[in-house]
Amino acid sequence: MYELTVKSRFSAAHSLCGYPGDCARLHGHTWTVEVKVCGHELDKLGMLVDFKDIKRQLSRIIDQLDHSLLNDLPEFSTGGSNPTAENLAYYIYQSLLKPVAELRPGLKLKEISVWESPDAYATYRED
Ligand SMILES: Nc1nc2c(c(=O)[nH]1)N=C([C@H](O)[C@H](O)COP(=O)(O)OP(=O)(O)OP(=O)(O)O)CN2
Ligand SMILES: [Zn+2]
Repeated sequence: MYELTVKSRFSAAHSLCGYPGDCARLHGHTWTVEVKVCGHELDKLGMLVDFKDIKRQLSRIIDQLDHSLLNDLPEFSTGGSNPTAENLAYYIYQSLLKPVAELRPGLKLKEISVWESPDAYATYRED
């Protein structure tokens, strides 16, 4: 089994509704997103998948988040959930599941991790 990891960053603001502390107030982070994909077969170039292809798919999602107020995204404004690192990891996972699988047969999205700071991150993966 091979595993590839790609990271990217974006800047965005959020507030955590109902949080018992200062995170309930509007504030911002430079978020880091890490994508892990896995599969068994390499192509004739010796790649599981080109890093560039994963980066391109991740950029499609991140470009919509960059310099935004995350609470305004439909996923959070209409869904009523907070834009936590956990919920963002879930959102990005669901957004990338099909595009990653379509890059090549046998390629799977393994997990998404989202850092709010260098010291704290959340990961979403399917059981
Ligand atoms: N499980 C989670 N806990 C917290 C989240 C989250 O998304 N999931 N988010 C926050 C706030 O967004 C907060 O801004 C981040 O807190 P923290 O990582 O502690 O960052 P700080 O810059 O506030 O660091 P300090 O060392 O506490 O000053 C809170 N919890
Ligand atoms: Zn925060």
